[in-house]
Amino acid sequence: MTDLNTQLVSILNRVQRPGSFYATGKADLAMPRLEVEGVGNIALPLLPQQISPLVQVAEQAPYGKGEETLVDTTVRKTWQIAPDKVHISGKYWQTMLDDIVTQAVDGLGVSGEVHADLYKMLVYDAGSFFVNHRDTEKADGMFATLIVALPAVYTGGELRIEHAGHNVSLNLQADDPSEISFAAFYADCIHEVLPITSGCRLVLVYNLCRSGKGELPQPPDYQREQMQAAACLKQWVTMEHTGEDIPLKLVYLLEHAYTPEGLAFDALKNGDAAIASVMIPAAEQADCDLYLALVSVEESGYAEYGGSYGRKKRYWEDDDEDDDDFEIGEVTEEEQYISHWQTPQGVVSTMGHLPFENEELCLPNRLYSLAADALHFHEATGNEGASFERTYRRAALVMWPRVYRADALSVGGVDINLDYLAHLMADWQAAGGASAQPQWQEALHFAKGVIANWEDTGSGWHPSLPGAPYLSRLLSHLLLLADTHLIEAAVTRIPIGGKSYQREDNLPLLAALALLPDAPARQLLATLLEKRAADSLAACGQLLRLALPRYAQTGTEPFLPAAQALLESLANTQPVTGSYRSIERLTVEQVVDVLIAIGNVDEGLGKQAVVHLLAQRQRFPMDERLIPAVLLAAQASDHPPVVLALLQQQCLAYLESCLSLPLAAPTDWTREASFECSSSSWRKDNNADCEALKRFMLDPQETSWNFAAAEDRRNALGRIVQQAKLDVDITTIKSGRPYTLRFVKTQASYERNVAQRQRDEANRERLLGLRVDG
Ligand SMILES: O=C(O)CCC(=O)C(=O)O
Ligand SMILES: [Fe+2]
Repeated sequence: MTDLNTQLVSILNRVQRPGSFYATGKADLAMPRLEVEGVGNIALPLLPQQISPLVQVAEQAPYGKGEETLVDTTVRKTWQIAPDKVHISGKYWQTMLDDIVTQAVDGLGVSGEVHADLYKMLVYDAGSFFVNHRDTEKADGMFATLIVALPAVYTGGELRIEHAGHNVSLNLQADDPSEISFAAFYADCIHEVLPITSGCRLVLVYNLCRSGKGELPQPPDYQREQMQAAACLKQWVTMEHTGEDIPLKLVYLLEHAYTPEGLAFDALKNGDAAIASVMIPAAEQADCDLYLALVSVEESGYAEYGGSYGRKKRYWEDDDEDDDDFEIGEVTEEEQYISHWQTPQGVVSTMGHLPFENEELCLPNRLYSLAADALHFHEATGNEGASFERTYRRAALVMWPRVYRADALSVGGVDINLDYLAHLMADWQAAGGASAQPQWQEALHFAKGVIANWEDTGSGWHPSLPGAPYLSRLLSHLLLLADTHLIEAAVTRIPIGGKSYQREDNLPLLAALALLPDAPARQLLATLLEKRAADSLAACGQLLRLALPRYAQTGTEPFLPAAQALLESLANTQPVTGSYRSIERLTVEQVVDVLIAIGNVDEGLGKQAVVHLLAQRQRFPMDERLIPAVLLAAQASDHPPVVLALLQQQCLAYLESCLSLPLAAPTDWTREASFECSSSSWRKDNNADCEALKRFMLDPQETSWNFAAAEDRRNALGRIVQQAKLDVDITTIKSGRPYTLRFVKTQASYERNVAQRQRDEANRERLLGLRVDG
């Protein structure tokens, strides 16, 4: 632990008296007998028809004003029944009440003996409420009020409690009829009950009294600790964040266990709630961000079959934690991260996983002091040994200086940073979205850090991966922030200096660059293209094509090296060195982009591009790429006529040569049989079968052949037919043993040639009909 961690821990250790100004919770309810004099037995949950009998025996709750006791229904409107008229019995009632008192007393942070005396029952029918007030001490030793809400159905009626600037609003209606909710608060807290909007709220009000003598317990006051914690954080904020030993964030592990669903600032238990009540204002005063989050450590490794040789357990492992058959062996992998973020305002953040360092933890031992949340063993399979996975989880307060936000988040990668930037942008928009607002400054400052800390994440640039559009996401924000320095920095650092760049980034990129003066924008574009043409041919082709109308008005010269780089990339038939991908495939649209871009920069380079396109038949097939590309490019208003005319001519020449080949239907039944029959892996009879097939194919008279043989021999011939695309149909005749494979000759290849001939003729018509030279 660093000095800072130690300091903070020692300050927060003095928040010794856990507890808050209020406590709330639930207890299991075993149905008691509740009798009210003049009404009789009361059903729980309360029945609607019992509301009015209850109101009838009750009196308007009065309120004390100086010496007088007044009834004023504008100040309060609720019905009270004196304690001597209320009789509660049942085997479990007292135990449950004891449980509630224990929880309440713990929550208030009080030690020593405490008893609860019934003070009154309150009936709130629709329209009832109780305005802000403080409870007067009604009995010796009374220090707090306890409200036990009996099961009843109602809406509204929240109990609001206030103390030293802190507020809570509690709904005491238990969702489950077998549970009962309670709230307790120190006597000097101001509180109120909001109007009941429907149904009836039925509560028992108790005085919580200290049994012994001495000073009465007081609500906690951590002013001093709060100031010290703030001072400690301020000192951190002003430190130069360059030294290795200054933590980027502090992670204060909380004491109690919480599930991801149950994690919330206002659901923190006892001591944790007290720590949060100190740290929230302290962080605010020191300009630090503060989050409640979950800290996880995921371990995996080898498992061993349990045995007497078992090693010594680590101190945090429970004895009953292990499966009977397995023991945890060596931990080989460990991942630790923070997730499930929420702000003190209760806003749940979509921010992803952020790794942490052990040096950033306060009270690190707490991480392993609960049993693992999940432990799974896997049996040994095949050549893999038995293994295990185990997760430790803890709730924590996570904080960092606001000015070093970007540094704190940079370890989480681009994704989490962009999440955070989006969040700041939303804050700014919500505040009106004008530049020079503090929120604009904040987003701008953060974006600067994101750019400086940008690490290429691997995905997002690989054309065959569904890349996360990281650069686009950033640019869309920069466009709104409209800061030219930032845009320049982003383009220089990311697509030029790094890897993140893909075709989808082009439009946001051009929109962002349009905010810069033309000269530097042109320079950035030219550099980007030159740099990335080798690994992002299609993307660069489109970018150059889209950029030319604006940036080449005074000449295409600045883009010559870029066009040259694109040409080289097009000519390159090997995968780019140092990258794991195969050679880039281009769609028709992308071929057009590249051709038009290069051709518009320089005609000579464009002509060379045509040559390279024609030379790579596999990569750029005539029918699927080049001819459609000519047709598509001809429709574009920006096509380079001479270059396109060249490609058009070349395609036409190719078609002419195809069309000049003779095409006639076969005159007899001789069919193509260019396949080898001497594979060494074949059995003898396979070779003989193959020769027989060949004889059948070459025979001018035979139209069909029946081949009766075992399955493997039939299959061997079937495969030849498929691979060599022979002009035969085959069917299996499943009568007699062995089955018979029947071969019937067809004109399939002739028909294919006819179809190709029709396509070639149609394409020739289309190409001849094009006027590409303007
Ligand atoms: O009904 C409640 O929850 C509060 C009652 C109260 O404040 C009182 O009786 O003084
Ligand atoms: Fe009260």
